This record gives sequence, C-alpha cells and structure tokens, in this order.
Amino acid sequence: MATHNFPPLKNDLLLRTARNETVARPPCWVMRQAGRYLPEYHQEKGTKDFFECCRSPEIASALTLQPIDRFEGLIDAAIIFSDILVIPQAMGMEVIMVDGKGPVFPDPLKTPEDVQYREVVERHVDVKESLDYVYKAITMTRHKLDGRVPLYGFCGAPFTLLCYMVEGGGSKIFKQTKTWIYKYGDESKILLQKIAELCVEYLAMQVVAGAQIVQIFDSWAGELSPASFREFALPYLEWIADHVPDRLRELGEEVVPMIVFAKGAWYALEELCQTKYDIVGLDWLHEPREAYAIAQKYGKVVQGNADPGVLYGGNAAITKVVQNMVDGFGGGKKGWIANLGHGITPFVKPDDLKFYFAEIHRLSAGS
Ligand SMILES: Cc1c2[nH]c(c1CCC(=O)O)Cc1[nH]c(c(CCC(=O)O)c1C)Cc1[nH]c(c(CCC(=O)O)c1C)Cc1[nH]c(c(C)c1CCC(=O)O)C2
Repeated sequence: MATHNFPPLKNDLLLRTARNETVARPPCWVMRQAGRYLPEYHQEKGTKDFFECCRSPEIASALTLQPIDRFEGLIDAAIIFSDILVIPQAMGMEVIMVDGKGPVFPDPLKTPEDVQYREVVERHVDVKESLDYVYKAITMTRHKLDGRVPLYGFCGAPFTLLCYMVEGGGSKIFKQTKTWIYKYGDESKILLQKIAELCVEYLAMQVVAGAQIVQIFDSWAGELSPASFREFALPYLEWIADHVPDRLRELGEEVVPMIVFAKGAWYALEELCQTKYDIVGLDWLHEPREAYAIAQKYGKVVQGNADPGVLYGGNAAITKVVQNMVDGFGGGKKGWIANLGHGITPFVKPDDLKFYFAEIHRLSAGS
C-alpha cells in the first residue's frame, strides 16, 4: 500500500456519482481538457516536444492543473496530462508527435513474420520502471491539487493501440489494421493480449501513484463491425476490467471506479453494460434518453456525450444540447458524469466551454 499522505478530497461529487449515488448535480469535466484550445497550454509548452512534456512530471502536472484553475468551481475532475501512446513506447516502438499532423511511428509493425513483431510480443516490458515518469506526475499532481477535485488516470485500449502500432499513425481507411485482423487474426490476438496485460499493470500502478478513477480509451472501436468488435476489442476490454481490481487488491490498494469509452461502438452498448466497468463513456451518436435507460437497467453510470462541435455553435446551441442531456440523463442527479462525446477540439474558445459547464450546472439545478 502506498503511503503518500495526500490532502483530503474536498469535492467528491464525481466519485459519488461513479458509485451510482444520488447527487445534487452532475459532475463535469471534458476529455482533452488540458490541450491546445487553452492559450496557457501553448505558453507552458512553448516549443518543447509533446512527449518531452509528458516525461516531465513538473510540466505534465502544470498542464493538468490549467483547466482546474481556469474553470474553478465549475469543473469536478482532473485527468493526468499524458498520452495513450506511452504504452507502445514502453514496448520499444518509437513514436514522435508531429506538429499539425499528430503521432507518427517511423517504423510500424508490418507483418507477423518480421523480427520486429516477435520482439514486440516477446519483449519483457517493465511497466513500473519504463513509465515511472507518469506515476511521478500523478503523485505530484495529487499533492498540487490539494483535494480540489479527484484525478483520472487512463490508458489506450488494446485495439486502438494495435491500430496505431500497425498504421504508424492516424488513418482513414485502416488498411493495415484490417489486414492484420482479417489476415493475421491469431497474431493480432497475441499482440492484443500482450497489450491488455500491460494495460492492467499500468493502470494499477497509476492507482498506486494516486489516480482515483481510471478510463480506457478505445478511440477507434467504431472502425469495427459488431462482430469484429466482439472478437478484437471487447474481450481485451473485458480482460482489463476483470484484472485491474484483482491486481489492486493484491497490491493492498483500494479498488477504483473504471470507465470504458469505446468511441463509435454504439451497437455494443448493452454488451459494454454487461462488463465489469462501472461507467460507460458515450459519444454523440447516442441519444441520451435511450442510452441512459439501457445503462440504468444494468446499474451502470454513463459519461458524455455532447458533440464537441457544438462548442463552435454559440450559446443557444450549447443550451439546447445541454437541456437534451439533462432531460435524457434523468435530470442529472444520478448516473451521469457530464462530459463531451469525445475530446475537446482545437480552436474552441475557452469561454464557450465555460458556458457549457455553467449550463450543465444551471439546467440540472432546476430539475
Ligand atoms: C487517440 C488518442 C491519442 N491520445 C489520447 C487518445 C484517446 C482520446 C481520443 O480519442 O482523443 C488520449 C489523450 N491525449 C492527451 C490526453 C491528456 C489529458 C486530457 O484529456 O486533457 C489524453 C487523455 C493529450 C494530448 N495528446 C495530443 C495532444 C496535442 C499535442 C499538441 O499538439 O500539442 C494533447 C494535448 C496529441 C495526440 N495524441 C493522440 C493523437 C491522435 C494526437 C494528435 C491529434 C490531437 O491533438 O488531437 C493519440
């Protein structure tokens, strides 16, 4: 058991909601809340390399706190500044962040016959040591937060990480991913299982370091058919939810709530509600009322789900989408963590996000 002597939590709204308790109003935060839409992000980051910022606990911690300071009183959670691609890096793959383009793997996995594939699946990865900088950032951030809001840890899901590792970056047609899963299914599964095991240890170590809730991002799940999601994504998401609590008990840690966010996998909502995840993240393809009814049937909490693009649309559009969420998500007093349906996008004006948060507070107060 870690003994960090963290300051007591003053705002437990999010953790109580995560446990499906009735609350006075829904807790709020947004994915990618520390990022390029904030002028202070550019100021702090300067010309430093993105992954260099992730590896510096001081910088990662400062960036994590920026939205908490700016939206004080409106925001109810922090998420550690890092990236899902730190796991492929720990597995020995090079990843660079190219300005204006996104992440690039100069040497992606090509076929299972390559030595590189063997090396990646056979290499012993010491998740504790190689990702130590993330745990240091988490511990430092917990102290600096001073109990203002709880801190999220996170990782990428096996399927999404496989996509990056074989595509070498983002993609439109996912040629390599589809080649791997359809042509090299068995070898893909070996890799997915390897990543799942690393995710379990990585998330457990984040909790040891001070993460109070953890989220798994399956950002590319929507590229799969329901049948291939069931074969190449869901079993590995389940493996993680099944094993993190056991690993935490083994380490003498308290079990924390877990969120699964499988973007685009609207067809799998019932199946995701039947996993051991406490919370199911929803993108904007879900109508709040329908998704909430399904989640409540299984005793699950939901998180989401406005189209991030509504933040370009001005106050009237924001009010309308928030009203629909408040009405659909049971009035906001139980089972709903307010968020967007995906990460906040560049060029959003921070005051428009502020208005979004304020409307969630205002419209759920009256219900
Ligand atoms: C797919 C994915 C990645 N990273 C992540 C995902 C899953 C979430 C999602 O689906 O959006 C997760 C992530 N990435 C980042 C965070 C930090 C915490 C937070 O949410 O505030 C989180 C949770 C920082 C980041 N990760 C990245 C930035 C921007 C870096 C910069 O340009 O300064 C930030 C703040 C870069 C990144 N990292 C990744 C991409 C595709 C990109 C480039 C495109 C983009 O910027 O949106 C991979």
